[in-house]
Amino acid sequence: MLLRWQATSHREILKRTHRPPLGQTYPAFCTSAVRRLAAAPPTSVDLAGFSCDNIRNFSIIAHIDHGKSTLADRLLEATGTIKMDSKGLNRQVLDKLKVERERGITGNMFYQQNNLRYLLNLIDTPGHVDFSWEVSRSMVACQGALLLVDASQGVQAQSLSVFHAARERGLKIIPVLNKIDLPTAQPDRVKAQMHSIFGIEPADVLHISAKTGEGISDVLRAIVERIPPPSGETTGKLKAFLFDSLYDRYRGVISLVSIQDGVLCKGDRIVSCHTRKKYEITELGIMHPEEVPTAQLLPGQVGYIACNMKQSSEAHIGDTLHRVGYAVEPMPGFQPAKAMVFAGIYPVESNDFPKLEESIKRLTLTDRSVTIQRESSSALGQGYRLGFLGSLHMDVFRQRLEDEYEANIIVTAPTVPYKVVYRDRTAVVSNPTDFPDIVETSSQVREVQEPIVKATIIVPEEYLGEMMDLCFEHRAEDVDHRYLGTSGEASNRAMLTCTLPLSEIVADFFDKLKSRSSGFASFDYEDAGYKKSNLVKMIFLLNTKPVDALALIVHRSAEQSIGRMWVKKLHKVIPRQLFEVPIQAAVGKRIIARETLSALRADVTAGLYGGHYERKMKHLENQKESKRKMKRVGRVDLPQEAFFDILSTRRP
Ligand SMILES: Nc1nc2c(ncn2[C@@H]2O[C@H](COP(=O)(O)OP(=O)(O)OP(=O)(O)O)[C@@H](O)[C@H]2O)c(=O)[nH]1
Repeated sequence: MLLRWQATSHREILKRTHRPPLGQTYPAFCTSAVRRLAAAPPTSVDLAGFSCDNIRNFSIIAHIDHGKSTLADRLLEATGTIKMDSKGLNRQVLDKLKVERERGITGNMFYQQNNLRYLLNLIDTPGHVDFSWEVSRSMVACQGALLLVDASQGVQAQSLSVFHAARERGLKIIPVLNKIDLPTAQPDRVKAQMHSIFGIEPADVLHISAKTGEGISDVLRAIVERIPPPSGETTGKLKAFLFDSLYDRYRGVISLVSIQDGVLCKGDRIVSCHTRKKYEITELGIMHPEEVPTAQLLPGQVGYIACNMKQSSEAHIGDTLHRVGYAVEPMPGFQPAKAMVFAGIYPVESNDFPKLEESIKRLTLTDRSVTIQRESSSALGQGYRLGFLGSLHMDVFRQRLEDEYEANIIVTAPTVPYKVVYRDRTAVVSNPTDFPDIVETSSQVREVQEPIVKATIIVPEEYLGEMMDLCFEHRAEDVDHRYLGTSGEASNRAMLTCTLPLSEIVADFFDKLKSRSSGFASFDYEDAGYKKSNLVKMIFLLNTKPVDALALIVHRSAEQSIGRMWVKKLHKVIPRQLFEVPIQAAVGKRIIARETLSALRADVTAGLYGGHYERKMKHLENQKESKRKMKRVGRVDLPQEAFFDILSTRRP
């Protein structure tokens, strides 16, 4: 009975949205298409009855650790999407979802209110500062957002950036105060903060505890009542917005889409507006909370599609998909993900390169935002240069690579993409080896520009001075601050804003920020373009030979201190040789720092007993002469472990 009803509705939909191929009549086309749909795997969810009025698309936006995942779990449980076991939880499903949560979770829930059934689509976003661009793309698929703020910590740097991103996109914001069960919760104070920073009326703020479940029903009610339904025409041309993707070992890339217009069915042939590549939908459905196939996806609905995409890099976040032959205007603002932090990755043991290569390739299949390029270094051998969205992304990938590859890897110092403006062209350089030696080629290079970010730090007032010092040490400009509470209030919070070169925060900025604020500071940043800068390439020489893997791009004002610091570090880790080894840092032809590694002295007189003074002297003279020769031709063999030691201390 259901199948017949579905078939009728499919026929109606197909009539309105599809045109038969040339030479085929409409009834024949519809019959074959409906047969195709009926042959689809049995569906446990029927979405045909959900029109836009009964759909709400929303995301949860919050600063890290304010309880986004816990609230998502509660919503899935409260709507019966996750069936609870005797202990009140379905651990297996939650654990599986947690694995996917590295990049955020999307879940579709059914919810009944006033005898009406609603389909609530939670489009969760990665809670990671490096993915802020993807966060804003995910918001395109929503009409509302739950702004979650920890009632004990108050508004933090990322609460601010996600709030502004949601407001810019015109989303209805539902303010939610979480963790009200904590004895340290200060709901009134945090509501006053939210009023002064965001202009949110205290009466609109919901009080919840995602941990105990208190207030969850108010959240569900507010989603239905406050968030507007999506718009979209069943009869329109298919327009699907791709906002996320997962990788499945067997089915390839699974893309998460939001249907803006038209109807998407299994077997449909679609085109990517960005790549112009064509695909056929082999499966589609909703995330309930795992993938459940459905017959079709209607306007306003959010779901997954499998369409034989082999590589994650084919699924471009922000891309628009349409039916073959029915072009549509792409959704605005598409930009491919941009790698902003680059590093070389090498095996500690050179023989292990094939194994490392395989691990990198396997991992990048599932992480589309990593860019890869083969490179080789005379010091480290074969390796890869990888590009990441930010330094946290790099750390996550590095950890996954070490787990997958089951060995230590050498990661060179992270760099950012610099723009080198030559007389006749501009080149983007992310590898210090490719950076020109400005001193020698100044007639060729007009200027060098570096990427800049606008940073926001929120910190208790007493740490404000310390944070300002930290920012100035990292070449901050346009430093400004304001207080977030009423003045004189105990442990008031201050918000500091400034611009910083991106290269300054990919090193150890986060660690310093946390340690110098006793862990209280929160930090966020956004892209602020490029700015002219006085940068130089610093190389390190061992026994007068440059070591390519150690080259750095540094600001001229810091060349002395950085040069001195690194030669000292090298001096500590390089094993002593049979000859004296000068360790030098150089910018162009200028040596700016030097340490000397003294020679290991082999005891050439060990076999001589008694008073053979002349023979002793002869042996020592011979040794001196051979050392002089060795030094001239000698090559310092730097063990890979020494690189590992040096570079692991450079990590952010
Ligand atoms: N007491 C209390 N703890 C909570 C509540 N909600 C979340 N937590 C705890 O806060 C911590 C962070 O919660 P998560 O849900 O992982 O936070 P998140 O925002 O998803 O964190 P990220 O995934 O890192 O962004 C966990 O230890 C939770 O158990 C709450 O209502 N009350």
